[in-house]
Amino acid sequence: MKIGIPTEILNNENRVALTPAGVHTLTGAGHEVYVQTGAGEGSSFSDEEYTEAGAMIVATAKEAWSQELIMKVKEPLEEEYDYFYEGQILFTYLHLASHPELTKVLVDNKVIGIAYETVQLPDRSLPLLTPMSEVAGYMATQIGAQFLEKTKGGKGILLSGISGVKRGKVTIIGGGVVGTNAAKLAVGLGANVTIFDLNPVRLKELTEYFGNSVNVLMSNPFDIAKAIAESDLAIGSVLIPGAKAPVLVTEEMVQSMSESSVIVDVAIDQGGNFATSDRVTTHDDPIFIKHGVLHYTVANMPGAVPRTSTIGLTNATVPYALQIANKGYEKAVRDNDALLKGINTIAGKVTNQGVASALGYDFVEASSLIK
Ligand SMILES: NC(=O)C1=CN([C@@H]2O[C@H](COP(=O)(O)OP(=O)(O)OC[C@H]3O[C@@H](n4cnc5c(N)ncnc54)[C@H](O)[C@@H]3O)[C@@H](O)[C@H]2O)C=CC1
Ligand SMILES: CC(=O)C(=O)O
Repeated sequence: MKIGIPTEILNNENRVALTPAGVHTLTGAGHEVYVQTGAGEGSSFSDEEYTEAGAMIVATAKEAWSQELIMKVKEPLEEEYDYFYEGQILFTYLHLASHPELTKVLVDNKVIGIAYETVQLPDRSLPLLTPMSEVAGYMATQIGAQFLEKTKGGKGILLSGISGVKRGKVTIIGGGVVGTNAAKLAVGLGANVTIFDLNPVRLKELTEYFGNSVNVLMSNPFDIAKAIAESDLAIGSVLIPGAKAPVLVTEEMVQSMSESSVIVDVAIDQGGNFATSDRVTTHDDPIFIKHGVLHYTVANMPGAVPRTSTIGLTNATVPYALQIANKGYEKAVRDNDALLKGINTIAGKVTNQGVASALGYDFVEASSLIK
C-alpha cells in the first residue's frame, strides 16, 4: 500500500506520524512510504534518516496527501480539507465530537476516517490514545506547577510546600491514564492530591496503587465542588470515548476558586470538563483568564515534547497501520474489532455513536458498510 506522511501544520505541533523505525517496519513489509520533506524536523528526524529507512521524500503536502493511507498526528485543519478524496483512508486523531465542520467534510467526501482515540481493546482500554495521555498527564502537573508561579501569573504557590509551610492542593477529575500520570507527578512533587472517578473498579485500583498518598473519591457534584473551591491546581481528564466531554465543573465552582489558581483542562480535545473552558488555546499563547483563574486549554500538549511523543505514538500505531496496509482496511477491521471501533466515518456515514449523538447524525454500524 502507498502511505503518505504529511508535515503537521497545527501551531507548535512538532510531532510526526512515523519515526524512521516505523517507516522501516512498513517498507520492510513491502509498502511504499511517502514522507513530506521536513515532516520529522520538529521531532529531530531528518529526511536522510527517513530515506535510509526506505521512505521516499516528497516536496509537497499534496503529494503526501494523495496516497492511499494517510497517517497523521492531529485532526486535519481547514487548509487540508481540499486533500480529501472518496475512499481515502485517514488514520489520525480526529476528536470529531468537538469538530462539526471537519466531520461534515469527511462525510461529504466519503473519507474512511479511522480515529486513533476510538480504537478500543476488549478491556475497554484505548491503545492509541494511551501513550499521548501518559505524556499529557505528566505535563498537566508540570505545566500547572509552572503557571502557579507568580512570574507566570499564578498565585505564587510551590506545590511541595516547605517545612513550616503547607503544600499546594491538586484536584484531578478523571482517574484514567491522564489522571493517574498527573497524580504520579503531583505526589512526586509532594502536593496534597485528590482524584475523582466514577468507576468503582477504577477507584479501587487507584486506592491500591497510591495508598494513602492520594485521596481517591467517588465523582459527584457535591464533593467535586468542595475540592475545587480549595484547589490551587485543578486538572480535567474525564473521557467518554468518542463523545463530547462531560462538563463536571460548573462556572460557579470555578468562581469559588481563589484568585490566580490554575486549571489545566486536558480533556479540551473532546470539548473540556470545565464549563469555563470555552476556547482552545495554543502553545504560543496557552493561557486565558476567567473569574481570575488561569485556564490552560491546549489540545496538543504532547506536541511540546515531540521527540518522546513521536516515538511513543509510532510504537503504538505501527502494528495497526501494518494490519491496514497488509490486508487492506476492510479485512483488517473484519479481523480486528479494536480497529473496527476506530472507524468514525465511512461511505458518507458517521459510525461512532458518541460522535453521531454529539453532532446530530444518524448512527450507522461500521460493520454494515464494510464488504
Ligand atoms: N490536550 C491534550 O493534548 C491531550 C488530551 N487528551 C485527552 O485527555 C482525556 C482523558 O484521556 P485518558 O486519561 O486517556 O482517558 P481514560 O479513558 O483513560 O480516562 C478517563 C477516566 O474518566 C473516568 N470518568 C468517566 N466519567 C467520569 C465522571 N463523571 N467523573 C469522574 N471520572 C469519570 C473514567 O472512569 C476513566 O477512568 C481525553 O479526552 C483525551 O483525548 C489526551 C492526550 C493529550
Ligand atoms: C490525543 C491528542 O489529540 C493529542 O495527543 O494531541
